[in-house]
Amino acid sequence: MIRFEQVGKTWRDGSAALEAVDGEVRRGEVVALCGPSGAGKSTLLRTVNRLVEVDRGRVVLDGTDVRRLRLDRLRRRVGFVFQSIDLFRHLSAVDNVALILRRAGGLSRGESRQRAELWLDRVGMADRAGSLPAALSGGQQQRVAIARAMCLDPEVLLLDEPTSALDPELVTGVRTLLRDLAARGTTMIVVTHEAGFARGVADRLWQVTNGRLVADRPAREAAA
Ligand SMILES: Nc1ncnc2c1ncn2[C@@H]1O[C@H](COP(=O)(O)OP(=O)(O)OP(=O)(O)O)[C@@H](O)[C@H]1O
Repeated sequence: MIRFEQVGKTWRDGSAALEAVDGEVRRGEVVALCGPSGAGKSTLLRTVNRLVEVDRGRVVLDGTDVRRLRLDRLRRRVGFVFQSIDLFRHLSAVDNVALILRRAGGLSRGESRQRAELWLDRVGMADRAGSLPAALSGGQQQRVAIARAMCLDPEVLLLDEPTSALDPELVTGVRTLLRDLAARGTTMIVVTHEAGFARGVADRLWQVTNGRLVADRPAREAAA
């Protein structure tokens, strides 16, 4: 599904963020990127939807180099959830999702609202559809953000520390949601500092250190 082939990235100041990363994420698989701060995890994640452009090697999505795909099409196939929850502050939960559907085209206002409601239901937020982000907890906001990233039915979901802004008691809800999405076959790459979270949602753990992928192992084998 996603293949990293000798992926390298050097910043303008000459520092290398990624060095010869090779790896493959199969369809329906959840891979957690683990490793120390500054190791290159977010950079690697962002090469998939081209928020970061690689300067060596390539990233292949379903057989096609991502640079050969039109950016809007690529971003529709690859959903992205940021660490800092970035909902539109002046829009209710349901409108946050409906706006993305409307922008994508093809749906009437009523249809996009209906589909948005369906997604809020899937993430357990149906009863808060009319709430503004400020009236929601961090975990609830993150669930709306995940609904927003999922509503165009992307083949792949990228998540950059989806739980780092959350209180520990809210992490479980997001973990359960991601497990549900995984069970439905969504391919995911998730950057996380939390080993327990990684083991809880991922099939495989990739250890990133100094811009290199130094280990790739089944999550169930990871030490508790
Ligand atoms: N746009 C940029 N320009 C220059 N350097 C950058 C840029 N983005 C990231 N870096 C640097 O690249 C390195 C890798 O950063 P990255 O964010 O990928 O690490 P990370 O493993 O995700 O870290 P963390 O766990 O702290 O989020 C870091 O040294 C960082 O300072």
